[in-house]
Amino acid sequence: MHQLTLAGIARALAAKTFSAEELTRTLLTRIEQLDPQLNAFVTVTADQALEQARAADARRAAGENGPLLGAPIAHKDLFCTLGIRTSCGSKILDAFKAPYDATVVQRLADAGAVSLGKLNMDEFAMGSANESSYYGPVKNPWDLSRVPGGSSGGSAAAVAARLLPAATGTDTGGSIRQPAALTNLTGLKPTYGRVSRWGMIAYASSLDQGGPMARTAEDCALMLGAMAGFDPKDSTSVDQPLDDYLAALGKPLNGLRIGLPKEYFGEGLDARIADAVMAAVEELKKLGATVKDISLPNMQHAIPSYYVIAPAEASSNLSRFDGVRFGYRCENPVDLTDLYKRSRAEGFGDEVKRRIMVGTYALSAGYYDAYYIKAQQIRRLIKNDFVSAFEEVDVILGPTTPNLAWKLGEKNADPVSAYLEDIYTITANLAGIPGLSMPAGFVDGLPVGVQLLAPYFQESRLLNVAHQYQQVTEWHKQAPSGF
Ligand SMILES: NC(=O)C[C@H](N)C(=O)O
Repeated sequence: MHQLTLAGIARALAAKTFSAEELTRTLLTRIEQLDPQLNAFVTVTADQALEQARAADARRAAGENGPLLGAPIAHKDLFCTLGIRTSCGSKILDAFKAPYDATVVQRLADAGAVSLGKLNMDEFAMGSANESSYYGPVKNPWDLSRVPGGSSGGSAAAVAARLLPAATGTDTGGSIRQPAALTNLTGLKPTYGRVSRWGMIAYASSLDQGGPMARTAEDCALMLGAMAGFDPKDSTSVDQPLDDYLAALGKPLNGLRIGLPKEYFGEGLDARIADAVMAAVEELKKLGATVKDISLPNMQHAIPSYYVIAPAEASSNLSRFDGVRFGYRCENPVDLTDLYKRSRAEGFGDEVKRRIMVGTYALSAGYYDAYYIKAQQIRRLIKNDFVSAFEEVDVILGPTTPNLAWKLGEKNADPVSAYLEDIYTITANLAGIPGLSMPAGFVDGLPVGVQLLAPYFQESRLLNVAHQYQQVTEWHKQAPSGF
């Protein structure tokens, strides 16, 4: 049962091969037995899951038959869930129970999905290894001595280890695509504004976007169909009709124009990853795609620009965690300043503090123009690079990450070495375009991801290309041994 994809589960539930309650019990048992090795869950909501599963079975008995009715999922622990801890991977929110459901949580619940719990993540989504969580690091099921990527590392590990068929994630600079690449999943970051941010704890509001993580493109299409859409509660939500993501999957790739940016294949890329990416290009050519070399000349400025903008926005967003209104409060403060200072000093971890300091500095008088404004100007250049590239090609293809999953602790002494892992993913966030990572092979038993980028609101094109590729390849079907 646990090997089934969401689409397979939908068929089995419709055929009454098993009930949603039976499936939920099976997965809860797997989580209990296997998650101690991975640390993917912060909170397992067994009682609520069984209740939702029984309700889904009742809806089905009454004649309903939606594709997610009874489908087991779980949420990254920054989506607010009514009455359930929403920690954001931080001590400061360890005791925080959200007073409402995020729009994404609500929409998936309305579609009949069964939430098994809340998934571990880097603290406030800051990281690429899932090692900055207050709840400890998440392990990669492909090699338990390695990181699963971050910040949606719990979502990635749980889905890769077959504890769940799909999960929600969020992506500010690669946090869906990079862990998907490192754990052999398909993960989609939608266009900025496609999925509501309401009830998602903010990290960098102009970059944050929720999206699906699953084993196949088809399952991502199923999830996105439920997650996406206009939400008047999110002022940056875009009021534009949704594509039929499932219907788009079947389109043949004849004539698809793929752009290969030379900047994505330069210095710093593991040559074995480059080989796997080029092998994927050959497969796509066999399916009728044509290939063109292109250039995204401002890519080299993406990391410095992102690591000014994201911390700047974070320093502002995280000012609300002051020991008064939300979360952790220090013991016996002597006065208000002491309360603020110690609650924040004791509640936030090192990486969060580092970014708050960087961001506060970048926004301070005298430095604002030199750093923040400059970074925003670079952001526009990066966006322009994509807009002109997409005049010539339909999708852009390259590696998702420059390296394979690294050893736990390996990059902790040098935060910049971890920031560099985001080199291929953060441009999509800066520009706001959609991006997808899909499994494309293995090196030394570790998964390699290929990234596809498309113009604004072309999620269906990304899912279509990935789905067609997955019809002729077996990479996405490989499971880590022991799971
Ligand atoms: N949140 C993300 O998308 C991950 C990125 N590595 C960051 O730390 O900002």
